[in-house]
Amino acid sequence: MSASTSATDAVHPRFLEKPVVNVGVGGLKVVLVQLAVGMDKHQNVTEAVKQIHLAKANGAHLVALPEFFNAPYGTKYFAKYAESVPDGESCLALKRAAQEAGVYVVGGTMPERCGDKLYNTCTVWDCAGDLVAQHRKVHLFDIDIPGKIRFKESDVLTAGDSITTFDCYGVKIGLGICYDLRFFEMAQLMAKEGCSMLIYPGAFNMATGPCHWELLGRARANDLQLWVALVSPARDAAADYVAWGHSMLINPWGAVVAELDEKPGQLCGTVDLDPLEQVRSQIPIRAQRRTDLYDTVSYTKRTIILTD
Ligand SMILES: O=C(O)CCC(=O)C(=O)O
Repeated sequence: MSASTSATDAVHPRFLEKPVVNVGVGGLKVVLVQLAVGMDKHQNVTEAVKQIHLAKANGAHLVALPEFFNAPYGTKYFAKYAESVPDGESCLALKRAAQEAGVYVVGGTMPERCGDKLYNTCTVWDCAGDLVAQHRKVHLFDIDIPGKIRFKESDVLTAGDSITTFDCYGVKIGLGICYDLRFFEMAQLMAKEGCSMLIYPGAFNMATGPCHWELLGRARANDLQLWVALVSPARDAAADYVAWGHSMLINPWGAVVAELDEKPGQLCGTVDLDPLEQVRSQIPIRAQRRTDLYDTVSYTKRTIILTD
């Protein structure tokens, strides 16, 4: 399945701050791949590579994969599927695909092994196949909703401790991973660094997905007046962890411009900076913040009892 925004034909000159191959005028073409992920790592990686080439054929400048594109989601699987960055099997396949297709690849996430630690890591490859960003999930997914879902990534994973952004044809893009989406402060830091778009490979579930996935994506887009892309694996009802799906692209007005259902597919959209500049000038909240008020230190009055 493929959903498409009203795409114009090429990339706007503003995107051409860096020398670029094969890019014209009009907008950054992004393709979000809602990948079917199974138990076989090699098959998952092979399918991802196939989808990257298909995305290129669909006009992509940037292709994004979902959280855990090469492994099933579950704490019991992470160690078995983990590999080192940047020279593990999955990284090498992404590097090669980015280079051969000539596209930026936001490589969803994979379990990364570094020394005796495991991370939930997103790698980004430019169209020459160079690693341009590596983001380790900052907020680990530890929740307990009785009768619905209990998950504790921190049983096996270590949290990352940095904010990650990269430049793609002059568009500054920030990265978050799934549960990171819930934390406004992190998104705000990336916006303050000048991001025009945030990409979240994620895998919300059947309990929180219907309620929060779109809501959080639209909230980040609306509050910070930037583009937001949410990229999920396709739903597999037989998996241990059933993903919600519904990959989507949200514009700086907070509107969903394209969305997939739960099945495997590609979402093709155009990220254009015009609506971003429009909303930022027409609703100028960025210049209207009362930081004088927000930054005021509050304190609690203490009663001092004099005993003698
Ligand atoms: O926040 C949620 O509800 C889901 C988060 C999640 O699935 C994750 O962080 O992997």
